[in-house]
Amino acid sequence: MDPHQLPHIFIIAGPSATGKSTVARAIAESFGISMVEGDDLHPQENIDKMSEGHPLTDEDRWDWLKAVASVSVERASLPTSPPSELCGEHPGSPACITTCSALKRKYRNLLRSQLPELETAVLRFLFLTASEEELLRRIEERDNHFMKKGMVRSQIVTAEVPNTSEQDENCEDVEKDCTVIWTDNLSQDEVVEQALEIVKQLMLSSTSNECLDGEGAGDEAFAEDEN
Ligand SMILES: Nc1ncnc2c1ncn2[C@@H]1O[C@H](COP(=O)(O)OP(=O)(O)O)[C@@H](O)[C@H]1O
Ligand SMILES: O=C(O)[C@H](O)[C@@H](O)[C@H](O)[C@H](O)COP(=O)(O)O
Repeated sequence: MDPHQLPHIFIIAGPSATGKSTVARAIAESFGISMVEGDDLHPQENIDKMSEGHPLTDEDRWDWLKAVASVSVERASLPTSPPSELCGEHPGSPACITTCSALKRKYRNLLRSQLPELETAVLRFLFLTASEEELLRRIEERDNHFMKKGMVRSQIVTAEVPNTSEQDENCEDVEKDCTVIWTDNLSQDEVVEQALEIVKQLMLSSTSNECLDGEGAGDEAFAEDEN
């Protein structure tokens, strides 16, 4: 199958308050593609736990990540009509934008491993990050959200910012399907602008899933270390 016709799943990842929902909404609206809000897929126990100021464990996140993957695959398979600026000469390629913190590499590996077959969809991560100070500032300004400022530290400590360095291309930990944006010194609009361009370029240039690394993502590997 022409890779341009494959469903594309873009996961907007990163710690709480880095701007995932803001960016995802803007991309979904601009390009007319579906959005999956990962927070909506947490079981109530996870929401309660975070609301009470307790970080989630690997175990808490396991089924949630699977749900995020399965809903995203489902949604990205629905026929949509992204505008030609997104598809170039390959109209009809369906896509979805998903927000999901996917803080650790093994969580991203789990998401990669959950695609039914690697040849049937293209998965890319856009990992947003910012300093602890900036996240505290944003969380304090945001109303009506279960994540309070006491959770920022654990989010920062847990986050493994993907290594995307081309110089490290042969290193085991390089995640070639990730792009990282440090958002500290960028306005919301500037981040959205960069994200729109990244998604557009990825849609236009997708060739294969050979960079996807689902290795070590099985239940056993996942369960090995807790936080
Ligand atoms: N680049 C940015 N600069 C300043 N504030 C931002 C930026 N991106 C998002 N925000 C603000 O930070 C808060 C958290 O953004 P949100 O999109 O809810 O983050 P997340 O979905 O990652 O938790 C919101 O109030 C949003 O308006
Ligand atoms: O893995 C986690 O610890 C959680 O997923 C956590 O990251 C949370 O779900 C969101 O990040 C909070 O919601 P916002 O991202 O919307 O702040």
